[in-house]
Amino acid sequence: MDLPVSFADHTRLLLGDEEYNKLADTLNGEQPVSIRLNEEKLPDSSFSLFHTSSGRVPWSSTGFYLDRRLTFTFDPLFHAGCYYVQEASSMFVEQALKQYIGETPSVMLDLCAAPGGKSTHARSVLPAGSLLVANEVIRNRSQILAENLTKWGHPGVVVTNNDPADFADLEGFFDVILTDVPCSGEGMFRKDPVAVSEWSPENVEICWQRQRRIISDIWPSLKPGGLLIYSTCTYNIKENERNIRWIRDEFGAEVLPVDVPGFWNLTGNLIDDEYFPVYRFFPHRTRGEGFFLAVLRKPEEDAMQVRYKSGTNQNKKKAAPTVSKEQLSAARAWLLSAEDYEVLSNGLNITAFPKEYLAELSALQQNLRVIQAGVALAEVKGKDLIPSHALAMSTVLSCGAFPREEVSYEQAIAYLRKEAIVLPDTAPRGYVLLMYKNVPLGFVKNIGNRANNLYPQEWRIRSGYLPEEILVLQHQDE
Ligand SMILES: C[S@@+](CC[C@H](N)C(=O)[O-])C[C@H]1O[C@@H](n2cnc3c(N)ncnc32)[C@H](O)[C@@H]1O
Repeated sequence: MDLPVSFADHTRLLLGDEEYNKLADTLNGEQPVSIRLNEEKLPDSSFSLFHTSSGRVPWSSTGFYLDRRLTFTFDPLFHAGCYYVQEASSMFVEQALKQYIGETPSVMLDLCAAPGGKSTHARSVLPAGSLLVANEVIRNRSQILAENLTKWGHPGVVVTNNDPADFADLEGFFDVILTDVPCSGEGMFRKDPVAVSEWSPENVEICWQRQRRIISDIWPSLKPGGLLIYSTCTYNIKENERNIRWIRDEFGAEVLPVDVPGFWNLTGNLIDDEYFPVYRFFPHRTRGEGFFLAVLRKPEEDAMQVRYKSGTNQNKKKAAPTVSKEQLSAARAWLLSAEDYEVLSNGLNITAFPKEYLAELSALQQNLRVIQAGVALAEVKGKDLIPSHALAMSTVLSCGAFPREEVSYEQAIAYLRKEAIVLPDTAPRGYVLLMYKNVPLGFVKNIGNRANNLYPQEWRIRSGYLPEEILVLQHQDE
């Protein structure tokens, strides 16, 4: 790999000759492939370690290395949100969350969240009763973020599309903020050749300054005593240690240690004049790409009243006249633990949102561009309630709500391509939930001679070909 000369020079200075040469050699090698399982949909025990003789990602309870890249696009379980393809080093966020949040329900913001690797991960790690706000400033990327979180299926999620400065009025709102900031991407050189071609010393300058602006903009939204998790996928100290030192000095934050066993082979602080705990992943020392993470705590002293716990939804929408009470309660009946959710209508759409966070939802709606919140349950068409795809993906869909039909691999791929499906004569008429390997794939409306496909048009597999060799995640009994 041809590394930019100026990158090579300053990284050699940072690491010393021996370490730098090892790093440069490793960048010419194979890139490890890793996934994170969605245990709510596919428990660890039900999935074979066939692909994963190379083992678990040590810092994530649900992360696995794969021997080979699967044909993800052609794996129905991937589209059903059973796993997320994620670079291993970045799964380290789990340690920061587990060690500092533990079992305390929290309101968390993932500020730079698309495509959703860390949001889906954080949602799995956050304790029950937490709320995750996943934000992405670039509009089309926020749609991909919403898609990935919908497939992940957790009801306690709000997706927003805002600039960090738009959060200004949400003072002290979040217990935890993750800023996985846009960076110069030095740690992605092996994975993404574009990162090499786009790298320049000028871009490093632009990046560290933008990162400080992002932190300054979002800092007021962090609760006193709250946690900031700062991460990048780059090596230089300007975007890493120096920014952490700046946050500490500018805002009086405390830089916190994370317990890390020595055999993980992480690297610590690389500035020599001062020590504070930070965590670095280098590809020649751990199986993964380059990654940097630090955890900071906002001081308690500027304690203020938190304003959003009123428990009422000031923005509560009245049901539109087109959605009847009966339709709302029919949609509610599809939910597990329905008493925990407020069923809301917006025009002809019905959604469910965790009751305990209605006040927060209202504040978010008043200040931000909310793309989606909670679980979309149905769209009303005349007297009909059309169940939404998000409901099929959701972990709160009640088992008995719809009849289910198991489909073959070929039928599953046809369904994901949004082709018409024919179900056996024994299948009931009306809305049917298609299952693949016992996991919900999506709804069809069975009219007998064919079943109308309700898979979202914009998410369909566009490729008409099937690769010769298809490698998908296997269940244990296969
Ligand atoms: C490193 S990526 C995030 C990856 C994501 N956290 C994940 O794990 O899947 C950084 C994100 O920041 C967004 N971004 C770019 N400029 C930004 C800005 N000025 N403020 C906030 N976010 C920005 C990018 O669009 C990108 O989605």
